Amino acid sequence: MAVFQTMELSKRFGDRTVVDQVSLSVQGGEIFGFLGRNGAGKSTFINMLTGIIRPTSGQIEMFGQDVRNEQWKRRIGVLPDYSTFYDSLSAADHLRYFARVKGVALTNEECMRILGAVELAEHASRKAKTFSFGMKKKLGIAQAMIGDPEILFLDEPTSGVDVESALHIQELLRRLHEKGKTIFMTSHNLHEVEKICTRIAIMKSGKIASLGSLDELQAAQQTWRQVQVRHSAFATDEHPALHAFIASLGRNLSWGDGRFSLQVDEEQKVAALVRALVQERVDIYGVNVEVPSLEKIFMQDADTYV
Ligand SMILES: Nc1ncnc2c1ncn2[C@@H]1O[C@H](COP(=O)(O)OP(=O)(O)OP(=O)(O)O)[C@@H](O)[C@H]1O
Repeated sequence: MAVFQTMELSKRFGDRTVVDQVSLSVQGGEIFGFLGRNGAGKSTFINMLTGIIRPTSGQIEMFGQDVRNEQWKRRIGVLPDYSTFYDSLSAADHLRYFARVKGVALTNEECMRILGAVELAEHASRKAKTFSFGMKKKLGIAQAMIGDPEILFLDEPTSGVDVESALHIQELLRRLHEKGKTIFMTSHNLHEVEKICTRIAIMKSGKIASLGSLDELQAAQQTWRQVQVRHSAFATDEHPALHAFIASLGRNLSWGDGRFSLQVDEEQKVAALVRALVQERVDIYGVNVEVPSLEKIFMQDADTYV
């Protein structure tokens, strides 16, 4: 079931269209990675979904209902692109305060459990003014978890935190996902998105340039991929047609001892290559296909709409 759905959602600031007729549906249980260069419109899109700003046009359905019915607000948790904390309140005070604003009960036990999940339990009584940037980020994630929401909207949950903390946050997101939570997050860390996200959208100039699982995005790429095959020995002169066929599939073919490599421009050619070898009774010991990384896809798709 779709947790939320947008239909031709747009936002204009003055005469500038920042989100341009985006239709997107996110299903329960996804960790959805929302990517794009600075200024692509990611935060604006999240801010419309979470009710921080109003769309210029289009529709949003949250949990199958039009967003004008505000019941859904307690069912979501939000880490906005910037969080404001009060210098004189402690971490635990902040969670109690945010729980009151959200209108949900928060026991001391639950408060400490949430702070523990973001590694802030031992700093529960410390005032926010003494917190580092990374600690404030974790406090922001903690406040998003108040009320055990079904979906978390996290705008750059790991930006500005050290490597160890980022890994811890990724682990936390994985655990929340395992418990059935849906996560919609933006990130500039493509390696992180590659590791944890089940589906990815790449936004460019207010539109979605690519959408799919990492496998789907990789399969859709027209870039060359490197194929290496290890095989049993076969004499070139006995299999001239096979040699010619392999050469016709791609470029930069090179033969080694019991192996060859070449570059092909689509996955189907790898399948054709393997089929041809099997038909000629050549044993295959290994096939390695280097698919394009998310970074490569991002660099290509981020240029799709200029
Ligand atoms: N309140 C506003 N008024 C005018 N322009 C705005 C406003 N909010 C955002 N913008 C502009 O809209 C564009 C998209 O901004 P947005 O913050 O959505 O991008 P983003 O993809 O989240 O970027 P980043 O990765 O840098 O966070 C930017 O050019 C930004 O300056």
